[in-house]
Amino acid sequence: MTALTIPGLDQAPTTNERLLTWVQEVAELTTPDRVVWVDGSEEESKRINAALVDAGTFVPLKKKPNSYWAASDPTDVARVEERTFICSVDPADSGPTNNWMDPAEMKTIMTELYRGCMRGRTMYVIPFCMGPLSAEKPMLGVEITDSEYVVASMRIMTRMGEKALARFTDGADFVQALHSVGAPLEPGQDDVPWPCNDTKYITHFPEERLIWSFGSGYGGNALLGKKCYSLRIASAMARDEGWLAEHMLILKLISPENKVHYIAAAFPSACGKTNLAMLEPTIPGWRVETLGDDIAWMRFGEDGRLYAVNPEYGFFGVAPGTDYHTNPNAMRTIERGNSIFTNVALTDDGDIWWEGMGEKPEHLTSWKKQDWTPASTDLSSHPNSRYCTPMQQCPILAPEWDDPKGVPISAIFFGGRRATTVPLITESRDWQHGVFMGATLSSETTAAAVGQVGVVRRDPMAMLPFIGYHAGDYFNHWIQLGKNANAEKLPKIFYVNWFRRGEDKRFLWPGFGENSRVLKWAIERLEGTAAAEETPIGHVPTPADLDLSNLDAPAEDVAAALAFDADEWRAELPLIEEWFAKIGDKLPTSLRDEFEALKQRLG
Ligand SMILES: Nc1nc2c(ncn2[C@@H]2O[C@H](COP(=O)(O)OP(=O)(O)OP(=O)(O)O)[C@@H](O)[C@H]2O)c(=O)[nH]1
Ligand SMILES: O=C([O-])CC(=O)C(=O)O
Ligand SMILES: [Mn+2]
Repeated sequence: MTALTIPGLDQAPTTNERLLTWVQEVAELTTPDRVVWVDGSEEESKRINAALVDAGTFVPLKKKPNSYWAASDPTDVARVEERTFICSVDPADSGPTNNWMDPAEMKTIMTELYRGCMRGRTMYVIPFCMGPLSAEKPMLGVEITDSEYVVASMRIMTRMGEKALARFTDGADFVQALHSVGAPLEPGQDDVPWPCNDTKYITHFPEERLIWSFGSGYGGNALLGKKCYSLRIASAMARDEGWLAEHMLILKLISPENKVHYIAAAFPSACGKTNLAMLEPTIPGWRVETLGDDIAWMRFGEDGRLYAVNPEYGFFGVAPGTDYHTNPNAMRTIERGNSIFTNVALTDDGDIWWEGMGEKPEHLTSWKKQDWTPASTDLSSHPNSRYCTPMQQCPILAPEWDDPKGVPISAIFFGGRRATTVPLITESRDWQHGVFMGATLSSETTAAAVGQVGVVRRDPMAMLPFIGYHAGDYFNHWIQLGKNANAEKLPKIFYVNWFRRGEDKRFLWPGFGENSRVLKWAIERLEGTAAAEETPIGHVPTPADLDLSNLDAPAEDVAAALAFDADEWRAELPLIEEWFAKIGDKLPTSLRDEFEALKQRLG
């Protein structure tokens, strides 16, 4: 069969030459049975969802409108960092924290994997836009995929279809993102509910702004607008163009006096971004509105301030632990329907359930599609199970969420999951010190990536798996942006840790809505109205400096959560040394200086 006879290929609703040529090439290589140009309409969405139900990928939920339960192949549940590559021309541009392969060599390998890989399937062409469609220079992309699950998810997570294609002028530039589950069907062969391949590649060619993904259907590996484009490729663009693409939530904090501050916060995967972004303050009079829960693109405005835009259109949130007590706004968002739930449990009456959502039902179908009862020793839901839901359903969405100008950031939080050492909050002395805090950020690994959970590793700016170039160059980029900016107008940087534990492993700080007390202190520091103690690691509040009124937590625990412990920090020094040695020659001298100064202060 030649490409020209593939039904649908000639139905292109565009005259963009680069797009037409690329689609033709991919169709010839992957030989799908048909090509569909995705328009993003309601009618198309119904058709895709119905096909997913037919295939057994989706089970419609009786208790939530237009919502579906999906269970993945049990081997395809998270990002695969070992199989993720930055194929820059020069290996030195990929650096010590990424996997690298020569781009030509990688293309040879993957071209053979892609050859005929869409046989028996439909090839979908999804035009999409990351960030507001009304942007002067919209950030366009096209994902080609053979997965209906990806089409349905991209519809929630991105501005896609006709409305995005309308911004593809003839010469418009866009990121090419090719995805296949890598499971061709022979004539007469039955499909499985979650096609995927044991061989997986999540590959980026930063110079060409190109993404090739093969073998996985899981979110972070397959929804290529998210981590692949908006972080790995966009971080390389941002380096070249003088802005920042970061793994950060964006929230709006409103004081009782109606003063507004915007805060961006970077925590590693499954370390609390979505929860903080949607927080319900426990302190009277304070309010939070949400702008984004995972990614922030930040550029300097004409007034010299740093403005953040969320490139996404939906939330792809960790399900376990989410309920009306911890994150009521996420619950209200998914209650409105139009959502996909992957690898959670299914209740007998057609609803979803996961660990942390109140009382255990008497019977469930687990994410492994097995009977589950409270007596079961297995978890009902995978720890990295996810809900995928439209942002616009969030009841506390900030009205300016779609403004292409973005919002001016007053404070940046870096945070990790550390059982010891790192206090609840520490304020940096200045930008360079804040960048040092970010560059040495550490966190225990979570189920969001395949691999061992609970191991402390350095996760700079919560970007370890997402920096699309050399980490040393990335640190330098952060330092330089600060140097070139008006220091008065730069956001103030803080280091937070909601996850410090007591001897019996209990969390010392109640977290969630109570984190509003920490936000309030940070804002008062900006305004010069809150006190702090100067310590070798930065400015740390004492319990008296925080608003703890009506806090239901033992005073000793709060004190322990806030404590600076010099011995624990001395134990941290060799780990930072080792990390900086790994970065090598490209480590900015200013960060080396910060490290030496910290050592001095710790004695
Ligand atoms: N103890 C404690 N747990 C928290 C807090 N905030 C979030 N968590 C838990 O941390 C886990 C991950 O939280 P999320 O907010 O989904 O994390 P995320 O950073 O958005 O994760 P990704 O979507 O993977 O990037 C969930 O199980 C939460 O219940 C907190 O303040 N304290
Ligand atoms: O990308 C994903 O699969 C989910 C996510 O937000 C993360 O891991 O940070
Ligand atoms: Mn994330």
